[in-house]
Amino acid sequence: MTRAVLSIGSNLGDRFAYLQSVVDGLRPFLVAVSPVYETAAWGVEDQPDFLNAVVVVAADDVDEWGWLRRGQALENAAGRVREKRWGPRTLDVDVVTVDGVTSEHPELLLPHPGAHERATVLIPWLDVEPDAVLPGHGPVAALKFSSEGVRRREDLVLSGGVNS
Ligand SMILES: Nc1ncnc2c1ncn2[C@@H]1O[C@H](COP(=O)(O)OP(=O)(O)OP(=O)(O)O)[C@@H](O)[C@H]1O
Ligand SMILES: Nc1nc2c(c(=O)[nH]1)N=C(CO)CN2
Repeated sequence: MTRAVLSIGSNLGDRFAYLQSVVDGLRPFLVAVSPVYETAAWGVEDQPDFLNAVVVVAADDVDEWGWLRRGQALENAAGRVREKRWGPRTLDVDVVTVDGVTSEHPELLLPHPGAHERATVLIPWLDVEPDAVLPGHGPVAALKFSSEGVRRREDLVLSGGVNS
């Protein structure tokens, strides 16, 4: 059984529908789905706010590359156009961790190298896994990060999620 933590985000078009498309596309594998957050863009700040959430999935027969490919297929289905790094996108699916796996392959860095400092990943992850551990960084609850610009959207609940 491999278990993966995925960070999902959207800041173009029907943002919530794109996040829901990930939950729908991964339904057989769902372990947990976090609340949705409205988040100010980091990296390239001059772009629309994102919606972000975290999805935990598990399967017997999907390895880390399988999770990456499934995420990319969902990005493609959302009509994602690959433009500039950290730029606006209909859907982004990042593999944050896969249990027991580290990777230095540039197409699949694990754990994801930015995860430890991104409130947009860590806050929703803690919602669904308060005891989460990020390999190389320790317990997520002990990490120092700013939650400025990250606001829970109580009105948006992913179906299949923890609150539904
Ligand atoms: N853990 C990972 N999850 C998803 N993609 C990864 C991972 N590690 C490396 N990649 C590679 O990153 C590329 C996608 O980069 P993308 O344009 O989505 O980056 P970004 O989302 O703008 O920035 P960041 O990766 O810092 O969030 C893909 O080619 C993919 O193979
Ligand atoms: N708030 C927020 N900002 C971002 C995000 C994201 O998911 N949320 N993703 C990016 C590209 O990976 C760039 N900036």
